[in-house]
Amino acid sequence: MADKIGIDLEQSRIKDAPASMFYIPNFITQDEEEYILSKIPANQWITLSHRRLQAIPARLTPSNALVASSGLPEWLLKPAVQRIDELGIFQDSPYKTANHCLINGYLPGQGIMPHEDGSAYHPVVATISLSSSLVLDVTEKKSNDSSSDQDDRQSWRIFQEPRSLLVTAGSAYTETLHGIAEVKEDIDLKGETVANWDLLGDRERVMESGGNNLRETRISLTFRDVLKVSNVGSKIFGKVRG
Ligand SMILES: O=C(O)CCC(=O)C(=O)O
Ligand SMILES: [Fe+2]
Repeated sequence: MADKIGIDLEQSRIKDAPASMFYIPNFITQDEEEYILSKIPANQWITLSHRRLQAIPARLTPSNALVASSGLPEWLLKPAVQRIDELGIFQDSPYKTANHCLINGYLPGQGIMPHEDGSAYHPVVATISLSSSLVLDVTEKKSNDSSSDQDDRQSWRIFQEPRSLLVTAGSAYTETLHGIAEVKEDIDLKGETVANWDLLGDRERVMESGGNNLRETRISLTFRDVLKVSNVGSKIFGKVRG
């Protein structure tokens, strides 16, 4: 794996998308992908109707605070968070790094409703995709202009390959919704329909499949910096668990 310190993030900007989104294919190696997959705790999934989920080191409290007795575990820090930090994307965040990771698991046909990630976090999210490719749909928030019935919101399709990194920051974080359609196959993938087409690691694969992507189980690691952090967990629970 090339040394990521030299990466010029600007070259990875998705030009045909709201500012600021960046896509880096092969951000981690296959060995690193397998290592991370082997470390995801098998018994900590929360099963939702359309995906499964786990929050590391902990779920946020109802007031959006991160209360935990430990930080992110070593298997998420190295290589993932360390390499993300080298990009400088968290340099203006309060903790200067990601302190939280939501892991999502999707079977083919599963997805996530359009939503925004909101104000619990510094407005940067770094997503590493594992195991399978899929399309993330990014849409302008609904305009307040109720005089028009027409839904003329702009939208963009971002194709996320396994081992890639997607960074969402700036107005892409604050002014858009993102979601994943509940389909088993993404279709009509080509330069005209995929915003990050020119940045993809393996366009050939998509073209050989006639512009279709049959989904398999896909895992995403979504790293963020939670604004409100308290480590009272260690006091409440007595012992700090390693
Ligand atoms: O799985 C993804 O890439 C998106 C997940 C997501 O939107 C979230 O965790 O807030
Ligand atoms: Fe999200």
